[in-house]
Amino acid sequence: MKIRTGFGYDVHQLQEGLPFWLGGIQVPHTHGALGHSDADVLIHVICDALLGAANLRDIGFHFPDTDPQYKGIDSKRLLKEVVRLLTERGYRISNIDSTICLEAPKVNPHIAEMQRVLAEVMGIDADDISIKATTTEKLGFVGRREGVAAYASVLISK
Ligand SMILES: Nc1ccn([C@@H]2O[C@H](COP(=O)(O)O)[C@@H](O)[C@H]2O)c(=O)n1
Ligand SMILES: C[C@@]1(CO)OP(=O)(O)OP(=O)(O)OC[C@H]1O
Repeated sequence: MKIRTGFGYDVHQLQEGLPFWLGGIQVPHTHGALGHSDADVLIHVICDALLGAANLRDIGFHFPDTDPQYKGIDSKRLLKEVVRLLTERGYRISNIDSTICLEAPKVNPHIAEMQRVLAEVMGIDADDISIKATTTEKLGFVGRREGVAAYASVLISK
């Protein structure tokens, strides 16, 4: 059996009045993430970690932010395509671990729903998707509430 790991990191700016898409759901908040797509930073790091594990470049390579077809796109559609790319190469996802860096709001109340939605998109068990969150103790761009960052690591096998 071939086992490979992958890692993803991404940042999006937060702006007042935008919808806040995170982990495939809309999180109620005064601010939302800015991007070419719906700017779902958690999905983007999962995509990058999966692509990295399969050595398939990164999200911007497959879905360029200069391409109008991805303007405002639901990142769940990008994740579905990434999973398809891995599946057609014979890979299955063993597990995903992730951390969202966000000063506010609290994401803990929303994690079960994110796991449910992402599991459905990827066709895996919710139990194989770990989502954690941390503030940065008011330090840096996350601490100043200017942005949201996320990290993910994955294990895939075939
Ligand atoms: N946006 C966030 C940030 C944190 N949490 C949860 O709160 C715990 C404490 O956060 P610290 O940054 O003070 O370590 C953290 O472990 C998370 O469980 C959250 O839900 N949403
Ligand atoms: C997802 C894509 C594509 O719409 O755009 P953004 O939402 O700007 O996200 P980012 O993580 O900066 O880069 C990947 C992009 O190509």
